Amino acid sequence: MTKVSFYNIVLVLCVTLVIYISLNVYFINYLQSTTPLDDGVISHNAKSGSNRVKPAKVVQTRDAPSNAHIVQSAIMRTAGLLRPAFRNRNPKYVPIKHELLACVEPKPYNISTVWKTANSWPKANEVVPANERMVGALINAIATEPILRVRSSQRGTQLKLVFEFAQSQLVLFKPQWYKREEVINGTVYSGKDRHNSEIVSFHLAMMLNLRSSPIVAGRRFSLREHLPHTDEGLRKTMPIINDRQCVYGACYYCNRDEMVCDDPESGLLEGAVLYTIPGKINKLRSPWQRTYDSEILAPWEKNDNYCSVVRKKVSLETLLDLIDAALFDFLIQNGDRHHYETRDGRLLLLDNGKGFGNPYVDHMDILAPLYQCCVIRRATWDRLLLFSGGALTETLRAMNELDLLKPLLTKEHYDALERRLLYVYGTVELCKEKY
Ligand SMILES: Nc1ncnc2c1ncn2[C@@H]1O[C@H](COP(=O)(O)OP(=O)(O)OP(=O)(O)O)[C@@H](O)[C@H]1O
Ligand SMILES: [Mn+2]
Repeated sequence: MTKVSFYNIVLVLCVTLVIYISLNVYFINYLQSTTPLDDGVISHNAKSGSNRVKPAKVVQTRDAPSNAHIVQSAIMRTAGLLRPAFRNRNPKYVPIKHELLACVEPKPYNISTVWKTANSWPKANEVVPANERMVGALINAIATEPILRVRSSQRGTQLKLVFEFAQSQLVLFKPQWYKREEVINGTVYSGKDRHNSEIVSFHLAMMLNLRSSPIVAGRRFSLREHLPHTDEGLRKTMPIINDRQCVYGACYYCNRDEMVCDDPESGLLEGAVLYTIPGKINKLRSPWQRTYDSEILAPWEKNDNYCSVVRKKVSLETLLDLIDAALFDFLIQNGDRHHYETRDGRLLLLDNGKGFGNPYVDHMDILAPLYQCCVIRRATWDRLLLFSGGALTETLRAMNELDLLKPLLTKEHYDALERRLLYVYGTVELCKEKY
């Protein structure tokens, strides 16, 4: 090699390095130029009215030895400045909406085949095949089929009942604890399961083509009438209080001071019926698990490069599954996915009861897997883009209206979903800028 060409190569390398460093400095400055207002309550002053993300209380990461709060502010700022493509309706959602409605619309079923058919659907983590119209038949079956036996579930920590239907089919029943308009304050994981969250989550997951949530339908049933079919263990936990039949069940958190009771007018107890996903399910600790202690930070809250730690431990497929789950959890605001469960190595969206607790708050750190890793499945991203500009609310509401327990959500929760969708768009746009 001649001396001249050697110096040329060194020169090119130096120039590349200087450009690389400048871009990084620019990006860090850009992130730091976004500042939260009023104690973490962010209002977005975008240029035009239609470009505004309606203010909500935003809970940002606690003071931590990481840049999380800076990144979260940048996400909110980007969400306030998104291009019209993210704010207008994409007409392509219309046929998808019609197909989804055709799938979940309750339909007649044949009791001698309905469970067998549904149990043949799951493939890895896909509980339902795409465009499977018979889902509506299964929904109708779990919402109306006579309940032959009732007992308390030993699984998980909260009160759940197990119903047995004809042909020995078992399903889980998560009872109603809260009224639709009740707002849960406190930490991101506060409160008990919301039965409506389980139903809405199933619909939302179907919309995002994440067909890995159990099939869920709303139902009301009479505790009193089913007493003769209730097992002894459960019956011991069923006092009558002020003429109402109540139940507190037998589980880790079950106790006499916290029970659900039938409605004094109808005499019925409301809840969500979850169809049992057949096959072996594995439970694993989530890499983004919280410490459930305000004094102690989890590893992911301390390290901006946490994704590289996770990347060494899980496959890319699992990481992408976890990111799908994170943006799904962010939309519903479930901050309690302490474990993730898999079927044939792929993630299931099980336990979605901690969503829709507070429509006025957005816990930004639920998005940590997305903004720390800056990767997302193409299919998920395309699907999210389909539901821009209010199509998410329109489609989800239409699906929710097909459920027996309609309305499932207040308007405030739909508004919150739209706002959070913009934050998800904002995160991905920011990632695109970054890389
Ligand atoms: N539809 C379903 N099909 C199959 N298994 C299920 C289904 N729903 C729940 N399970 C199993 O039961 C367990 C408990 O359910 P779930 O997590 O909803 O209860 P939980 O009381 O909220 O538990 P935790 O307190 O651990 O969060 C789950 O971990 C899962 O293994
Ligand atoms: Mn739970």
